Amino acid sequence: KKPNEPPLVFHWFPLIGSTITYGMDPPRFFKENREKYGDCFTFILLGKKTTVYVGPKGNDFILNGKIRDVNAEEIYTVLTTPVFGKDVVYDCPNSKLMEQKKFMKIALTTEAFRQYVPIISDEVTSYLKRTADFKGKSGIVDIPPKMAQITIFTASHALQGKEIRDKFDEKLADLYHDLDMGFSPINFMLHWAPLPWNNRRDYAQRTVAKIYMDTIKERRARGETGAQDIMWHLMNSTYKGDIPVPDHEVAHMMIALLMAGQHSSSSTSSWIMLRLASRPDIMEDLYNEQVKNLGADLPPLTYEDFAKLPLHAAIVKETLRLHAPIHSIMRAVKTPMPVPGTKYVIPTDHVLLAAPGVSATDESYFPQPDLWEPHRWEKDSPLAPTIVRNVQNEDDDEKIDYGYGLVSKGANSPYLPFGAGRHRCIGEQFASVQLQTILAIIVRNFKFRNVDGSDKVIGTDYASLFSRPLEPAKIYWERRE
Ligand code: HEM
Ligand SMILES: N#Cc1ccc(COc2ccc(/C=C/c3ccc(C(F)(F)[C@](O)(Cn4cnnn4)c4ccc(F)cc4F)nc3)cc2)cc1
Repeated sequence: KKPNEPPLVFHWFPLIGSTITYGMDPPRFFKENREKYGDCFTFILLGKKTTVYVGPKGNDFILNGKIRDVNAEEIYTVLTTPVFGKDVVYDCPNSKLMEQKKFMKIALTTEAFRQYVPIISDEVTSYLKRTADFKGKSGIVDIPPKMAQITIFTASHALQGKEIRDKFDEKLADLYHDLDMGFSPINFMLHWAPLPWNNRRDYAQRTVAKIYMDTIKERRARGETGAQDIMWHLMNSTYKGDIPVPDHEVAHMMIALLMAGQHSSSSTSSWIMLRLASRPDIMEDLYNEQVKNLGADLPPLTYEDFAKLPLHAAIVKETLRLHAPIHSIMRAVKTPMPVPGTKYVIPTDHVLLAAPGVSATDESYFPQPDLWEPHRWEKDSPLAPTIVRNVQNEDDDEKIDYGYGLVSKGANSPYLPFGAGRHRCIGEQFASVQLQTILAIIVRNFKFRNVDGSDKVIGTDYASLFSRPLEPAKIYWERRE
């Protein structure tokens, strides 16, 4: 290894390097090598020198990297552009992505969330009524496929509008599945390969995009201004210089948002249900929180209700602390990058990898880090996160605007499930509303526990792009009378 580069993780084979050990269990790989080499080390991922830098300093170094030093689109475009379509997200200059994120955020307002809560509540309630798996008084159900169904209906109806949601009952679901098959880490390398699933992905992308563009034309013909959903906002946005967003870009952004929302929310909501089954006491606390703060008759949920349900919010926070859907955030290095406080200079043939989940399970920030304990987020809880007030944290509450709204300047927080900096998530608030609404409705209807009555939780499948529970993941449910 060269004197001013981070230590290289030992490996037997040149191309494979540490791909298999990393790919099988990234968090374990990060932890083991952090103990051996410290917070900053390099490993070989499919022939590519990949430099990991974990901990709050690493999160800041990579996620707040300057645009001339780090680049996201070079890494992600091979994976996302065949699925989303051209000219959007990572298939355009970063300045254009910043404008696209501004358009998307305009639609994700409190006013919109007020409409989304009853839409999501009704979708969940009617799904529970019609699905065969929740018939009768009690039973055993494999939960991830059910949560995938619930999230696609709630996200498509709220985010994409009624027309799109209703198309999911017929052919859109199958097309979505083919699109989804292209969204796998293997395609980081084999995106070009004429593999059967890549051909189905391409056909699905063109067909789904056409469904959106036909919907756009119908709405324009009708002069539709009703639902202030995302599609309406994108159709009526203009880039700098008053350039309207072309229809194909609206369609492709809609696909991107559908994929983002679906994978992150279905994984997170599955983990929430599996964790509740391992802690029936918490599920009772949630039910009691609703009865106490909303009234024993449990009126229909409104957006304002969630301000009175702190434990429901803590469930989402604690689940994302242990089960962040995106375990690795990657950037290409464009100019040699000196690592502050070390003699390392990261060369341009390296890829940077941030893993915010490592500090979220670090005992120096979270006492008993591997314990799923939502009450830890209440103030003066003995398990509360120890806020490390070291010097550079002082500018933490400073904000910066990359073109789509203010984001916190400091990325040296130990808890960043939504990323940080210019590429930070714009779906956090929508995801919170969606997840807490799904949670509140499920809590009203059922009690969960593990099939064997234990407090165990199933392992994680890291083979897909978003970490998610291994399947099948069965739980025992009984209907609350
Ligand atoms: C639990 C739910 C979610 C989690 C944990 C999550 C996580 C993340 C993370 C970690 C990033 C940063 C990626 C990077 O820096 O490379 C990100 C970016 C983003 N997310 Fe999310 N996300 C969630 C839900 C959503 C939803 C619902 C939407 C859309 C409605 C969405 C849209 C986006 C967009 C547009 C970006 C920006 C990508 C960029 O600027 O490069 N996300 N998300
Ligand atoms: N052999 C082997 C072998 C080797 C390695 C491995 C495992 O290696 C890795 C390495 C990296 C990664 C990265 C995850 C990653 C990054 C970007 C995106 C994204 F861009 F897609 C997203 O951020 C997603 N998103 C955002 N918010 N919600 N969703 C997004 C942005 C905007 C947008 F509009 C739509 C979007 F949906 N998605 C996922 C995953 C696995 C397994 C096996």
